[in-house]
Amino acid sequence: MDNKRSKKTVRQLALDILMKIEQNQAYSNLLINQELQKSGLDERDKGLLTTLVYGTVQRQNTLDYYIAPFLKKGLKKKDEWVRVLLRMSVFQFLYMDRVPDHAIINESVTIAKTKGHLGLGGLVNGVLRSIQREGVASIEDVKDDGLRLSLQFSTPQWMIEKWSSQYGELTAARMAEANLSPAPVTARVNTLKGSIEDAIAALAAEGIQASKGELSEDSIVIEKGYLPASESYKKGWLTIQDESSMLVARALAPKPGERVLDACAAPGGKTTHLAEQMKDNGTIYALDLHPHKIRLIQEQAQRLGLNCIKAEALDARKAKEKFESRFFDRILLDVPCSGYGVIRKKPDMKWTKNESDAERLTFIQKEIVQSVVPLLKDGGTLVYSTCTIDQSENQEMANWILEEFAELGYDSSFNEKMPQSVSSYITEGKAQLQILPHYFNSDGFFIAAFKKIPKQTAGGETDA
Ligand SMILES: C[S@@+](CC[C@H](N)C(=O)[O-])C[C@H]1O[C@@H](n2cnc3c(N)ncnc32)[C@H](O)[C@@H]1O
Repeated sequence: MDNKRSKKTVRQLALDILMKIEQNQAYSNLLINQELQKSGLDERDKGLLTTLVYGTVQRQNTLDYYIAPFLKKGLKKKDEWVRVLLRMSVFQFLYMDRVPDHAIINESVTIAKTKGHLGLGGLVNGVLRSIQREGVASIEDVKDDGLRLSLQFSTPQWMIEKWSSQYGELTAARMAEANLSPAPVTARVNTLKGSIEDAIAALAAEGIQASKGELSEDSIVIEKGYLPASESYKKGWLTIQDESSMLVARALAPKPGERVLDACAAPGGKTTHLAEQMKDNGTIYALDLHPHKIRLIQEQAQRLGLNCIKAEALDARKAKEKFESRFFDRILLDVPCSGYGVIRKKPDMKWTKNESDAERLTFIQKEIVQSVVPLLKDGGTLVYSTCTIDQSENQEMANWILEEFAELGYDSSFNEKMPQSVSSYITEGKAQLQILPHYFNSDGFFIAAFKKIPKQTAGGETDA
């Protein structure tokens, strides 16, 4: 462990990360992963750091509601970190049974004195001791239904009201509740290197416990151990990916030798899955708007030993200027979206997203679809997917695609390609699947699959 770093306690480290998240410097999941990798902390402290950061961000509005009555005087801008420290302390009081209150108070006061001054130490001490003595306000007494649900499930009021209007209040509450539980770590086995059983055995030899996933046929669930540091991971046996996200490549079902477009590809989770399905035989054109993200796709391909991927920085809305019409056998549109299906892994999104995001994104999504549909061969498959649960970006978009393009119909083989366990979530008569976060303890995901209908020739025959 490096000396400078070893001087910081887990709670000081957690506060530093929380401040960076607060200042919008990075996503919580990326920051924690970076910090865990270089921290030199043991397994127990890594777990504590993760719980402190995720928990405090997850419950932000609820914690602020509890703290507000005790923090009557506002804080100076430069002392905003005190609010974050108080949030983290109250989170431990209320949601972490095993930490004694006096230990929480002592360490928080020490941090306040060291980072600030004696006066701030006194303020933190006063607030925490008052909360300890008097308890926090009851949420059940909040009259407004939206506000009460928002505080109960630590989700912005506009978000829970939007979900309630789309799915009903009960489902909205269940989704918000699911977002508060820790996400399992799941990974996809690179079946070009070996079987699921081989991968589980190789991980076991490294002290990592894993079992077969339930939703996707090539997935495993990590039960104990840190996968990214393992040899099995470095050697390209595995890719960290959510189980519901693995269903996307399955819906597209590319075959060896085909030409595939992955129009919004970075960081390459699905591109590499497609390549594995194609047995690394054929060509996948992997585009992304952002040049710096192309490297991420290439790194993953290299780690996994895949050579059939051509990654290139290009705005998918300009794809039709680059490729001839009917060039591709299959097209994947894993479009930029509001991401409400992955809140559990990126809880800071709850406090940075706003109501107009989804609407703004549907314009881009439509432009991307319009640009690539002409590039699909007759008889070819197009899959549209998002990691959101917002209906305007999902079902409404899929319906719009069908109305806008007479040459597209729903892929009638979609149900067969999906695992039996999701069949009740596929919309009847439509190749549309919406997975909500509480169904399978996975990310929320939407997948819709279309087929380009072969053109009729003069004699009534198809010319595909
Ligand atoms: C949902 S993510 C894709 C995730 C990826 N398919 C995977 O599985 O790893 C959407 C991606 O679209 C990219 N993007 C946004 N606008 C784009 C555009 N106009 N053309 C191409 N890519 C775009 C973003 O940079 C982002 O990497």
